[in-house]
Amino acid sequence: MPIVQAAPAKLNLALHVTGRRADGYHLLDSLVAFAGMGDVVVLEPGPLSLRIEGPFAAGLPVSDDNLCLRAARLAGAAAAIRLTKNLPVASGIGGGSADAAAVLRGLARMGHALPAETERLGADVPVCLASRPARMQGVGEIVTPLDPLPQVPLVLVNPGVGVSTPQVFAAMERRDNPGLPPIPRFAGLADLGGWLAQTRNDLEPAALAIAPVIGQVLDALRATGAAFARMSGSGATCFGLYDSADRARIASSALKQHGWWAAATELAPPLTPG
Ligand SMILES: C[C@@](CO)(OP(=O)(O)O)[C@H](O)COP(=O)(O)OP(=O)(O)OC[C@H]1O[C@@H](n2ccc(N)nc2=O)[C@H](O)[C@@H]1O
Ligand SMILES: Nc1ncnc2c1ncn2[C@@H]1O[C@H](COP(=O)(O)OP(=O)(O)O)[C@@H](O)[C@H]1O
Repeated sequence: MPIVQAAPAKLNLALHVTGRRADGYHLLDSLVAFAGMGDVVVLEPGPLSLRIEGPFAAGLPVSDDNLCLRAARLAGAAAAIRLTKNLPVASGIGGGSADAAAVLRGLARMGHALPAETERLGADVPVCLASRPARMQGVGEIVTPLDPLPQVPLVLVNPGVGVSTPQVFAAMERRDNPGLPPIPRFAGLADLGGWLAQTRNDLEPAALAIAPVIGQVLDALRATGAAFARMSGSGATCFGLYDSADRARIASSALKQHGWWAAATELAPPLTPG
């Protein structure tokens, strides 16, 4: 029986950069959530192999360093992997990390132990393994699960420019910013939006300087009535939070008129195991 694993898009609802380690990696303090959409990974018994299909398959050649294959190798396991690539590549919503985590979860269901130090695959892999709302700290390896977030309607928008994560970190002006304020339990959009307004994505100014179209995406999200809009991760994908699913759907259609990728979804409940 094939094993099907969702690989939901990761969102850095808030992302503070609080320092830099001697090895050049940055210390982060981030409220991470997952969307109700993402890639899909299917595993079947067999020698290690990878097939990629789906809307963004063309942007991701099948190569040995694909994070799905690297994850299986780190787990010391073999499987025939089929990846449906629904998320834009190199876009700040952790597609590669979500795929790697989904492969590791699938392999665990096939009886393979989870490897240690999954952050070696990518800083976002530990939080994507949890795939539930969490505070992410350190360089990504410290993951503290949080209470579920309200299932707020959400639109993801990507203008089609790939942004290099190391380039964005390198372009930052300040690396010693304050951490997140205390994270309360959120009842709905109003208090989540209120809390987010006190926080930042410290990578946004650097990403905007590299890809000014991100500023147009944020303006366009706000023009469609988003109660809150921000860039995720190192960009270029931005998200908007809406007070109704209808408003999110209408906004998504309008944003596609710019020639951008857009998807209406919601903040997802935690993945159910199995
Ligand atoms: C910025 C974040 C925030 O969640 O998201 P994305 O934009 O990638 O989605 C992540 O920390 C990215 O995670 P990931 O994409 O897995 O990064 P990695 O492959 O581990 O690292 C790529 C490069 O980013 C820089 N990097 C990454 C993580 C970190 N804490 N400090 C860094 O300085 C390093 O230059 C590193 O070589
Ligand atoms: N399965 C995968 N999906 C996406 N990107 C992958 C994958 N495997 C390797 N990569 C590489 O990882 C890099 C980061 O991609 P991704 O995780 O989508 O972006 P981000 O880290 O900005 O959220 C890309 O440049 C891509 O070439």
